[in-house]
Amino acid sequence: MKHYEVVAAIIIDDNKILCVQRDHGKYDYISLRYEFPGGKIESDETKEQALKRELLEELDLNIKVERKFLTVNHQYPDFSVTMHSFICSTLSSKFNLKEHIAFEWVNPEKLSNLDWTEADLPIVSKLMREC
Ligand SMILES: Nc1nc2c([nH]c(=O)n2[C@H]2C[C@H](O)[C@@H](COP(=O)(O)OP(=O)(O)OP(=O)(O)O)O2)c(=O)[nH]1
Repeated sequence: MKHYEVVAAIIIDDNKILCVQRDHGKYDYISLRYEFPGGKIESDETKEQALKRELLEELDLNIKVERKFLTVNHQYPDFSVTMHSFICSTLSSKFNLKEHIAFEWVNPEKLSNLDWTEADLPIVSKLMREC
């Protein structure tokens, strides 16, 4: 089974967190779910480099990686992921949705109202406890 190393950015601005919605895709169980922007780490890059590259590719957004938050291992029916999440900030709140179909800035206490990818649930719970 395929395994992916993934990075995800928890972008906090004015005590709200940027949540983005995936498009329809090959796998029903992640299609249209909310996630944190990010993606797969390429072989020649660090986690921080991967995160900055993905945010530019997906959102045209320059981010500052502040600190590690939580690493989650999750097995989906067709592949598994190790997802490293990081608290990030940004100087500009302007971005363009290039791959996702919607976004929301959400107060930490309301994060559980969104329909998240399963791998994100431990991150969402920790954010709701700590933010
Ligand atoms: N970016 C991101 N990916 C997540 C999250 N939760 C989760 O299960 N994933 C999974 C979905 C994908 O299978 C994988 C990330 O791959 P992706 O397809 O978004 O990455 P990518 O931008 O490198 O895409 P591609 O080049 O392979 O098309 O991790 C999350 O919060 N953020």
